[in-house]
Amino acid sequence: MEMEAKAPRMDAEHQQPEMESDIDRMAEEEEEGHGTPDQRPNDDGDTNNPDGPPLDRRIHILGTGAIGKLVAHALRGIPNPPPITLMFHRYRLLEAWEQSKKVITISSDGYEEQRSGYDVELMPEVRRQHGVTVDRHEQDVYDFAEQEGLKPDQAAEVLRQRQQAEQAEIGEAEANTTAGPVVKRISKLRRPEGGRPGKGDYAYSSAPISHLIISTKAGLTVPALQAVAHRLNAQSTICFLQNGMGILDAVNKHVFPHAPTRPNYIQGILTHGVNIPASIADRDPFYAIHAGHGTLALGLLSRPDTPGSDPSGTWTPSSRHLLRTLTRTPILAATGLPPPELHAQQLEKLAVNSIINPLTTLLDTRNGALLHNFPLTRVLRLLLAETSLVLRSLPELRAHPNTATRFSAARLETLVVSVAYKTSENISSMLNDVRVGSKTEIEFINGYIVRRGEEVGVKCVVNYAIMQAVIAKAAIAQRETNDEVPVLGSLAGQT
Ligand SMILES: CC(C)(CO)C(=O)C(=O)O
Repeated sequence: MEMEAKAPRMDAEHQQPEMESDIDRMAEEEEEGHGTPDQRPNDDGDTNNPDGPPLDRRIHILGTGAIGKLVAHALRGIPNPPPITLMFHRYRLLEAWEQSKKVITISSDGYEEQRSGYDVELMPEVRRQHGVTVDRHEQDVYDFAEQEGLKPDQAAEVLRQRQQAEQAEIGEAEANTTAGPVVKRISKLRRPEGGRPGKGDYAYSSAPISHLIISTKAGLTVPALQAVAHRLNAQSTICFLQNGMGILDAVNKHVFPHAPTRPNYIQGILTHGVNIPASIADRDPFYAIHAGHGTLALGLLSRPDTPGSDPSGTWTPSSRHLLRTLTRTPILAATGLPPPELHAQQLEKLAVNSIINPLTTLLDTRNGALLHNFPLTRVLRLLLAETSLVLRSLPELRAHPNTATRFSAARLETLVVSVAYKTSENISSMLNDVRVGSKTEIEFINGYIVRRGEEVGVKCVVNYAIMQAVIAKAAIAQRETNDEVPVLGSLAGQT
């Protein structure tokens, strides 16, 4: 498909949407005549930034799986909605969007609702070569090695050192800047000709991102953020909406190692059940079923450069805006929580996911099938005995009142059974990943329990075994998918 070159970002606010819901129209009417869409004041009292430039209201959503679609759809449904940019990681998805009605459809309780008015962007392509991250305009490690007469690993080392020097320069420049401005990464490692224009180039952007919601799979978070890290800074806020734990440690280590220039983080815990039926995904990649209504708990994490501070006292305008916007979205049923309570709830969800996700995956069954099956109850109890011991031994929970009861094996079992019951018709996200040949989040779920167990001296052999079984199952499924030979027409030879 040929696409003509356009402005860097397709701004849906300036397009006539082809299909609008009443609420979209209402919101647009409400917005009329109040400045540019990216800067209009909210109707929640969150007006402009008194000390700095006007507040940027745009929310970028990275990860357009089931959760990303639900959140994008919910945000466009509120009065005076913020401008939303969907960030596609593959050109094929951008192409599909261009050829579609440019709507997200959510089906809930048998009713389908389409919402429009989204802007879209294509994620820059980044490659990892000999441990160095290279974006699409940067010089290839192998080209550089050839040019300099070095071995690829030596060339990678030189490039790594240059990248570190650049990052340090940016860090210093940002530290010397007063609130607001973004120091863009103007890489010295760019190819001299700046790269050839390619398919979908018009949809790339290097504009700063004030608010980012990331809903990719846990294991893809680091590479996804590496691709946009240069557009985020200490005034930006990232909201993480993923299953599993340990993701932020990986992000800090690999993407934002320099604490003072790191963006602000909001952690979300989502209990909504959303899925994309395989039969529809091929036909409409912008469709999802909201199968179970849950809640979204949100908490702003304190910055390590202001240790011990109450994060609510140090909120940046972007954190406040993102939190307020998410909490005025009725469908998401979002509430703000203080960080210690948020952490405890995250651990409870981890315990639930550590049972439902691997067992449904290994048995290839819906969540409800785990109920009323005594042999499975035995497996569940073995797993929870270990998990409960680890959670009750965690140093960060020691000061919590009620840790022993809250994280007892019996209480965790009650939680697992109640979630399996409430989401009995759901296909767990892990089973879905295995079915479509994607990597699972097992290392951030049971793997996190095993790692924390090692820290506190508890050997989690049952969790370890179940994790290995899921990895094996995913590998078998992937091999089967790769071995599939597409057959056109009938086996009798007619096409
Ligand atoms: C709660 C549960 C198990 C619902 O399916 C889930 O979070 C998941 O599938 O990842």
